Amino acid sequence: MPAIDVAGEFETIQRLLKPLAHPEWARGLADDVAVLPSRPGHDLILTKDAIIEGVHFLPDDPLDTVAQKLLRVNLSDLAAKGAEPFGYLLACHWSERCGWPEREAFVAGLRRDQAIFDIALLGGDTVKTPGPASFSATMMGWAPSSSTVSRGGARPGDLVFVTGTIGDGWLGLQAAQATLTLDPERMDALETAYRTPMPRVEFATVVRGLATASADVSDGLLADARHIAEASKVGVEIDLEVLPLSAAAQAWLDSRVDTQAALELLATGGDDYEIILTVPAGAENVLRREAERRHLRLTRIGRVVEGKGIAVRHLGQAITPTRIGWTHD
Ligand SMILES: Nc1ncnc2c1ncn2[C@@H]1O[C@H](COP(=O)(O)OP(=O)(O)O)[C@@H](O)[C@H]1O
Ligand SMILES: Cc1ncc(C[n+]2csc(CCOP(=O)(O)OP(=O)(O)O)c2C)c(N)n1
Ligand SMILES: [Mg+2]
Ligand SMILES: [Mg+2]
Ligand SMILES: [Mg+2]
Repeated sequence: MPAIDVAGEFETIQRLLKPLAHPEWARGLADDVAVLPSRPGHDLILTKDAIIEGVHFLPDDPLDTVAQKLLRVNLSDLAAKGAEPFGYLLACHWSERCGWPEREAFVAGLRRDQAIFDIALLGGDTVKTPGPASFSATMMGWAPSSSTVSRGGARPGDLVFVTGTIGDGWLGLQAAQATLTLDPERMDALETAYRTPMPRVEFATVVRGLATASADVSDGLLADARHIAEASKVGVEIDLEVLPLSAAAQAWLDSRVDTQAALELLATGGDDYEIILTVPAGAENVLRREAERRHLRLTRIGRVVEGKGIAVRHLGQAITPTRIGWTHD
């Protein structure tokens, strides 16, 4: 086949995207819809997140990792609800900079993550925009009927846990912008966390079996903890000194004079794509065992109490953070 450099709508769909499509349900990306058979005994779980150049990724980020980040932020929402992903709808709003090679790179990123997470493309939309590039995905998954955890089930006495580490995405943005300097290995680790966060897909079944409430951490640990507190009509206490940090984040923290202020920044920076969950105190041991089996770090960061909103502490002292996370104004 001759090389092609026309970055048109139909060339993009038929030459680049069609090879990624689900073999039956996507109808070859040549029909008006995708058609999915229902799955008896399961609920269909859907989520949608968009990512925008200049807001969620940097204008010079490679498009393969932009595609991966798009899928991963969506996979993260499904994982936090205990659902197992199978496919997605994709909207591409290409900017002027998205020529054929850039589109090929984007599709290479999609292909990579489709293989890692065992998902397929089901359909979508392809348009050109005079503005910054943006993309969105509607991610779909299955969960056994009526098993899906909400933000609203936390009860006083429950314990609060978080997977993985917190603050790497926020530090990684600064590493990518060169407004932060650490040794090269740490800079790399942080930039990777920013560009290709790892959604905790393998933890979905654990969340489903044990969590009373859960959410993924996108806006900031404190902001997402508050979402759980509000939905559950309880108070959530968080201890900043136990915040789980990567080696790179710990190195950054060690370089700061004001530890408390630095921990606040890490707990409110967002872009973590970890899972915050609450479980009854009696389930702690089982939860820890399940995390260990998956080689997944899991940290107890607080507890659920009677009351309202979040209470943040550092070394036992109550503190009032100036902000709790990211919002789109
Ligand atoms: N434009 C919209 N139309 C319908 N529902 C929306 C819209 N924007 C957000 N939502 C819903 O609001 C809730 C919170 O959204 P969001 O904060 O983006 O969640 P998350 O952090 O899980 O991605 C979700 O149920 C989401 O589906
Ligand atoms: C260039 C750039 N600036 C800032 C950020 C930080 N940031 C942007 S949006 C956001 C919150 C998460 O995105 P959102 O659209 O709120 O996702 P959702 O909560 O819906 O999953 C964060 C931490 C970033 N990722 N990239
Ligand atoms: Mg969202
Ligand atoms: Mg989200
Ligand atoms: Mg948000």
